[in-house]
Amino acid sequence: MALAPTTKAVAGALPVGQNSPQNPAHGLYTEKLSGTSFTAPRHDNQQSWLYRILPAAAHSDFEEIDMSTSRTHLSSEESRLRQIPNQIRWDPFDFDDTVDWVHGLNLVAGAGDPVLKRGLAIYVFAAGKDMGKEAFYSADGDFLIVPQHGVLDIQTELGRLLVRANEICVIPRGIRYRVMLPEGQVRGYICEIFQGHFQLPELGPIGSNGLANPRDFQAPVASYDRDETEWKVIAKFNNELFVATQDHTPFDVVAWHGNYYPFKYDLGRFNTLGSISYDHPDPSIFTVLSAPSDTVGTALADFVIFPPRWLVAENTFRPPWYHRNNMSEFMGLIAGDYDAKIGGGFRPAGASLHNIMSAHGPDARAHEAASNAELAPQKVGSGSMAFMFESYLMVGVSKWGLKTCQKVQHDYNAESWTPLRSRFDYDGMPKSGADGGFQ
Ligand SMILES: O=C(O)Cc1cc(O)ccc1O
Ligand SMILES: [Fe+2]
Repeated sequence: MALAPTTKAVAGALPVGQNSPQNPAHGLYTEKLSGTSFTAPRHDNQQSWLYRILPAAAHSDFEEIDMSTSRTHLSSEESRLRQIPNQIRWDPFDFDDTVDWVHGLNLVAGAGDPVLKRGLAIYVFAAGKDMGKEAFYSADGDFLIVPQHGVLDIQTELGRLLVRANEICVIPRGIRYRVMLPEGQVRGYICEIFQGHFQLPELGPIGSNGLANPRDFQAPVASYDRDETEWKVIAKFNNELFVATQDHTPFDVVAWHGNYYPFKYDLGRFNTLGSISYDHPDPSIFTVLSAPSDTVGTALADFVIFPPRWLVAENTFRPPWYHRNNMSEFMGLIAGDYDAKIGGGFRPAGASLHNIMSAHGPDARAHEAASNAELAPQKVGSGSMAFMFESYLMVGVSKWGLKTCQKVQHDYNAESWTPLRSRFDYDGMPKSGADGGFQ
């Protein structure tokens, strides 16, 4: 995000005209949090300056948490990835009231390696317990969190964010936070990127406004606690979990400024654009945030939404076309229906994966309906919100995602596309034919 907030919970806590005075006001410590290399180009450079009661370094050594007893399927056998070309769809994932945020992360798909800062991971989360006196951070990447159900009260080092279904938030690499569940059980999806950061897509000929507008992103304001009791810090470090203790709260930042911070966005604020003449446009016009790869115009991860919208295109098959994509497409549904799938199998809290070059498109029923629809202006998706994590990487599916979760629909293709019948009008045509143009 381009914004660079300045925020202080106490007057005078932010130094004026410099970042690191010899003795910061009120006896605070100065700490710099870098989101990019020191030498990243100016327009990419992300960092924040924190003024806190004690530096983040003041903790015991980290000890590895034994993952075999953990339900966090990150690096266990459950997280082994398999790349397969089948179209995959999942029934709604279960709630789990027995775990907190950290233990409710289930790796479902991914590619790459946090060690090399390459790739991404897709999780579904389900939790029903508040985190205790502990803060979690991922050294592996940035979390884009998409709640499908419930309310996340997220206390971060830089302040609090209340995030509900139909809102999203991004917690960048390294930022420590704790998730409380004021309304009980929560469920949703996460895309973690091991390289770079999410940013707003370029608007090109769209002009200076549209899609997600910068003013609608919200950053936390500084807030600190006074607490000198024992706290834990849990680190996700190369997909293993480590824990350290400290004798004071990690939430002690009294003031901060910079452009590296967690933020939230209400998907209802999205300014959805579309065709007002003919044909179905590429879904890139629905991109909320994009994490670039090293190739210009090619995303490590695009976060794309399908909000309620008007379809008015004339003489057009209005749902998505049948297609095979150079990119992989992981989709989820926050609420309602998705217009390309009316067979009933794509349900809120479920998911689908159409990997690189895996053919997909409207199911047979959606094709039938759209081919015969009267093309009056039509509002689709009222009360609904589907989304897609689209990546240039071939994502693998974890063992948990393929087997253990027991949500894979084994009849997905059989219900969606194999029922399609040939509609080719053979009558009066030769049995086979070729364009004779080049003979
Ligand atoms: O496959 C999908 O349902 C996602 C999608 C939607 C769309 O409008 C165009 C292309 C696309 O991949
Ligand atoms: Fe697609």
